[in-house]
Amino acid sequence: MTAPASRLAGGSAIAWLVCALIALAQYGNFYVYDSIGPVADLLQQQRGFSDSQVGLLNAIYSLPNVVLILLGGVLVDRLGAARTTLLTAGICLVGALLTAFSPNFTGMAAGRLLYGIGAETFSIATLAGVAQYFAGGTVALAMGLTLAIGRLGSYSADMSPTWFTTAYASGWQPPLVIATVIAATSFAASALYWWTDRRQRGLLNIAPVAERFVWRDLLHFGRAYWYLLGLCVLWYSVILAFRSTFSIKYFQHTHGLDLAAAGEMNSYVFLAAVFATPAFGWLCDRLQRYAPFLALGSLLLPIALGLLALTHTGLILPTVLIGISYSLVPAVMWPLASRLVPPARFGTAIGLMWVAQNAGISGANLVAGWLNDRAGASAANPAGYDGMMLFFGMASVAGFVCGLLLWLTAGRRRHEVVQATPA
Ligand SMILES: C[C@H](NC(=O)[C@@H](N)CCCCN)C(=O)O
Repeated sequence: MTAPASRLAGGSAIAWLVCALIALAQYGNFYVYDSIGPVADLLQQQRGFSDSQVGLLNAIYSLPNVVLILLGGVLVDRLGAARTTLLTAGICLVGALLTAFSPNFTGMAAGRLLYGIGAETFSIATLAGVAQYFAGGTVALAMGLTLAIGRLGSYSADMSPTWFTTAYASGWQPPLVIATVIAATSFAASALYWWTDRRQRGLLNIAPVAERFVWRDLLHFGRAYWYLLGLCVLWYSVILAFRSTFSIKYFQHTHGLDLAAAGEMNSYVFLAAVFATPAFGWLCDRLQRYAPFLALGSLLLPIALGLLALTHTGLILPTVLIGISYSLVPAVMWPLASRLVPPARFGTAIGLMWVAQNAGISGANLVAGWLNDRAGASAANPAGYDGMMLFFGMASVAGFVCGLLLWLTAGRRRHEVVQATPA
């Protein structure tokens, strides 16, 4: 990492100010990521986009990161967290502008591509930024809190059809213009964070210390790390392709909800995560147990999908289960990663996980869109969504198996309390 963290963490008022600015920047970033789902139906009706095209608008976010996120991690190490946050927030803003104002699908896709290039490196930079200012006891809480405010951004995107009825009534474009304004707020918060960080470093006379990236070390992680990576890929692929791309449409077409009601139902998952993510993080820190909670969180996802696809229990129970899973897994995954790999290789470990994760998310969006198109999924043919649900169900079961193997491999209390020991 780039900073002598203990010195930066010294001023706790500054640390919390940095945490608040990073959280605000994340809010905007997550809002833009989730701004496609609510306009998916409008894009189909008004611009004639197919499900594959809608899926591509989110898949293309992840596609470049299959390679670029490793470079992103190196960039964070070399440029520093604050500078990288500012740079990538700027790229995201340009991407959001392009998405909202492009006259055709290609332009919109180019906007989402650019946004994706910026956003993933932005996420690593913000994690690194929080880690620098909260080295020691409260890092999990601080990470949980910034993630929670990010989830509030996702929640707001899902609620936007209810909050901005006039914008949605005017078509697909005004909601995306709103997303662009929110991306500009994220950029402003990133600029303030960068300025605060620069001033702080000036006062303490700290220069960033870049760490050398060693290609040879890339694959040298213990077995538990690879199970964690498998779970990360499978769980995020399902939850993001379902929740951020297809679930609103799925609720509309298979449960007869209108757009606002479907968005609202989807938003409860994010709302739960706002409160539950830091709470679960705090709980796991107190109990010093991580892997069992991770296995439990990953089990709830296939159960919820099964309830949705195979029963008539309605949407409430599956939404509650997905909400718990969506809060529990990220709250535990990143602190557990920091316990399974040495601190000096944490950035590489996350970069590698996100390379595979982005490939998975991208693939899941494309496969789900293709399955829906092939089966002619629509309001008139809700059974056309069966293939997508089966695909998501199987992938989430495989994710749970990874969670279970992780628990068996490195889930013993003695593994989890020893910080930064290779598995
Ligand atoms: C912190 C974590 N983020 C990721 O895993 C990103 N690589 C992908 C998230 C895309 C949606 N913002 C998370 O959000 O839990």
